Amino acid sequence: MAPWLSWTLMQKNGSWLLSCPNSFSRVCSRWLGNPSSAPGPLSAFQNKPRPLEDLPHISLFEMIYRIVFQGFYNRLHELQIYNKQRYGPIYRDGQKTVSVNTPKLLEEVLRNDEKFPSRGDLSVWKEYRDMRGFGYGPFTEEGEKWYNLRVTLNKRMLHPKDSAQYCDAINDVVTDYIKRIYYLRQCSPKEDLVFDIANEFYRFSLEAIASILFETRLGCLEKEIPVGTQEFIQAIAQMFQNNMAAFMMPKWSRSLLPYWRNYIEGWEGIFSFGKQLIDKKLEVIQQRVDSNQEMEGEYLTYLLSNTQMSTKDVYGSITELLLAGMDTTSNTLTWTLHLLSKNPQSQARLYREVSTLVPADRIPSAAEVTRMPYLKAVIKEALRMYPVVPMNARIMTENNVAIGGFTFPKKTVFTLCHYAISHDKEAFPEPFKFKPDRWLRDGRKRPNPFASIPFGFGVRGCVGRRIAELEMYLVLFRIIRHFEIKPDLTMEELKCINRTVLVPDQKLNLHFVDRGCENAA
Ligand code: HEM
Repeated sequence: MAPWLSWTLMQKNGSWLLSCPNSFSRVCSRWLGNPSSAPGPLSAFQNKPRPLEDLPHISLFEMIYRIVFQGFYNRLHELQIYNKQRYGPIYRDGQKTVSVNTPKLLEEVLRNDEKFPSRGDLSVWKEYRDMRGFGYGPFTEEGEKWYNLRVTLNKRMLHPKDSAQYCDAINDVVTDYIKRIYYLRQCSPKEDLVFDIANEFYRFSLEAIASILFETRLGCLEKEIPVGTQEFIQAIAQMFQNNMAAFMMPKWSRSLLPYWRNYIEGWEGIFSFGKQLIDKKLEVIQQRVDSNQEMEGEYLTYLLSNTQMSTKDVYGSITELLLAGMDTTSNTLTWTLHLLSKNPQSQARLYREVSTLVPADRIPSAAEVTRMPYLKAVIKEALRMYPVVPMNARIMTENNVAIGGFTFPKKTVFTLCHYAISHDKEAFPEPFKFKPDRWLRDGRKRPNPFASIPFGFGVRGCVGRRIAELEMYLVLFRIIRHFEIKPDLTMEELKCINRTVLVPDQKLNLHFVDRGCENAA
């Protein structure tokens, strides 16, 4: 999912980079080194809108210099912080693109969300489907059609009680995951190291989301992944590898260079796998209808049998939900274990919570994990420090909009700098420190609700939020109950890079020291 968001932004930035006639215009240095004097949410003492010329402006030349020559290319999240210090809380970085980087301004933008909020055009994601006659999903659809789609998809997904229905399915996957961790440890020289945990979480996330969406297991956690599943995983990788080129390169280059063929082949593999599973389910449903049997099942059965959605739209939506549910949860879990391995006191506190609130021989229920304040605080803090979607966007298509005392014409693109915002010193003192306690409701002052919104906001916010949270709580609970997580001291310091989602810059290995709870479920 996150790749889409960032690519939308890259595309926007890319297009103005190519087209902005004033790109070489002045670099506004009025606020250099003095962000406090920069324009910001100062509307309180502003009676009249401020002229847009007052906004700091980053030139094309400077953007290229930072990204290419200063190496911010894969550290765009750090560039947000750099630009905040240099230009202040709101600045223009294109003719129609405006970046905001404080909780207050973010709130102003999002409170102006229109009835059908838009993040921008994703036509490249639609082309394969147009060629093959598949529908769009919640990510690619826009306007009223998007709205109607969300009304359907939100049911059975958006509310915590909806996601609780999937608890048993997720717990089955978690059980297999814990078995796999035991197996992987055995394979390491000292029998407690797991190599490349991000890859293991990727398998877990794919297995979990597929078990909900397709109501079937894919075998990602088996020793040998089944051939069809392996091909599907490769197709996803192939599509993402060529995604950037597909967005950035001019159309005429598609027949000359291999990226477009590879990109389309990737989509082909993704859709043919999904279609096969959906068609199989359709057959089962048809048989049940023919023999007047009750319809039982989970998400796919609901979409296919209880809604007005056409099969072609089901193909489109299920594929998007599947793609959205993998990198996001897997990377968040990777960062969470990394942070816990480096913060043994927090880990010990989490262990106390998980080992006291549910008897050791019992697998926790959705209701139990969602009542665990520290478990939830740990995930929230990991998402604050590593918001898996580090930037997002909104385009107000209908009306002009007033933000930070300026009035922007309609169709202005707002870049929401979530990484800079969730590292705002005022909102989160010591922002680079892992402090889950910030999130506890124990009488302390609560953080500004807009300072960390990793799942987005409003009606266009993440549809999979409750499922993602449940998956992460259930698997983290079981991991911590079974193992003490310790860092691999032979590794260099782990840094974060922006590969459209925030990922570690190297493979993360971790020690899983068995806590020896013999009867632990
Ligand atoms: C840690 C896990 C996840 C994070 C941090 C995350 C984050 C996000 C964010 C920031 C957005 C954009 C919201 C906005 O523009 O306001 C989004 C949208 C979306 N997410 Fe997630 N997500 C996660 C997991 C999932 C899962 C598991 C699914 C599928 C079950 C999913 C499906 C979607 C879809 C379909 C959209 C597009 C919604 C729309 O445009 O209407 N996400 N997500």
